[in-house]
Amino acid sequence: MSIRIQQVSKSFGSFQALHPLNLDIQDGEMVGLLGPSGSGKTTLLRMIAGLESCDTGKIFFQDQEVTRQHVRDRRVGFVFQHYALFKHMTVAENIAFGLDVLPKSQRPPQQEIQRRVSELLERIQLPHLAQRYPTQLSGGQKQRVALARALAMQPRVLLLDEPFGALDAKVRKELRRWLRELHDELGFTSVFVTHDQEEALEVSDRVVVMSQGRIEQQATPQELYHQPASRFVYDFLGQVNIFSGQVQGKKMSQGEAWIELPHPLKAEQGEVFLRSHELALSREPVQKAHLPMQINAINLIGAEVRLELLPQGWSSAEPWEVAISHQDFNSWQPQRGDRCFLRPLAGQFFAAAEASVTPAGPEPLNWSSSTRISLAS
Ligand SMILES: Nc1ncnc2c1ncn2[C@@H]1O[C@H](COP(=O)(O)OP(=O)(O)OP(=O)(O)O)[C@@H](O)[C@H]1O
Repeated sequence: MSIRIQQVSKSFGSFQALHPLNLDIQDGEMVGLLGPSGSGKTTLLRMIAGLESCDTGKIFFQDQEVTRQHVRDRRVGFVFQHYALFKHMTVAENIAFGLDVLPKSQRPPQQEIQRRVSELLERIQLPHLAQRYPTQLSGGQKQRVALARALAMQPRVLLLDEPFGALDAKVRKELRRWLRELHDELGFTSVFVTHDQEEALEVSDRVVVMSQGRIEQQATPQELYHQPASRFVYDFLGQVNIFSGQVQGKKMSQGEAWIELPHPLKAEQGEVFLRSHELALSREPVQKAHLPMQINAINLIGAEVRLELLPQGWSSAEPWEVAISHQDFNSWQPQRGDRCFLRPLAGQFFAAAEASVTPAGPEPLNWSSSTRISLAS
């Protein structure tokens, strides 16, 4: 079931939660709505569901307009972060609930309901817990049951609002992979809300990044990561190091630090955004860049070693972070307080809109377009 959202907007009193926006979701697609708290993700999801009315605009499911259709007629399934399973009902009864309460004319025969429940219990890999009550389940198991309960109605569209938000990191990771598999196998259309970048990039076919009631960018995870359209998106997708300075042809400088750019830039002032793995680290000064740093903290946990660095002789609003392999770390054995130098490998330049030194903030539209640069030596 495809979904078309046309010029849809929403205000609560004088507050505009959603500015008119357009979004097309393909049949069978899994779309992640990603954005900080208050950006309008849940409002948009609730409008698709029919739980919230539209002030302006139209919503279509396939070719059928559903803008004013009641939630129960839209055939959407929901899973929320804190899905209230009925405590006095067993797992099997919870899954069957939606079917059991259908009007007699629409209700499948008991045998068919039982068959569907058994099949769903298999799918959520919990057939052995069919007779348990919700209080006897873990958080992850409860969310699986919530999902099965939504799927029992054979929805055309599945809407999920931070479905795994309350679970610990490991269970969360497991469940999102499992959800993706289920989505692929059953072929429904899914829209889910998250503020977790990793979650959105890992499972979505397409990610819609929202900020202040607007869509900042919609793209595949790969496009979003490699071609963020704005400072906001770049910044939101993970830790980013920002070098701001004056540009003179091929050189960009600030205090004692400078970077030689791969090609001259027209802007006089701007910022280079660099991710933690887009920088090379050296103990000695290097050519093509002078970014002196002092190691402030070392984090060994994870696939890479993360070093937190403080600029020396120049400034940055935030400490910088650089990732190196455990192998490099072991051969170098850097200590807290050691000096080192950085060399950019790749990054993105954002020109200042005017001759202003305002740091990048969550107002990307105030800035001029960005120029992708490759800083490989
Ligand atoms: N019923 C309501 N009445 C008044 N304001 C509301 C209502 N629902 C949402 N808002 C406001 O609209 C804005 C968007 O809210 P929404 O819940 O859509 O954001 P969100 O991106 O889902 O945030 P979160 O990640 O925190 O859930 C917020 O500023 C919120 O306070």
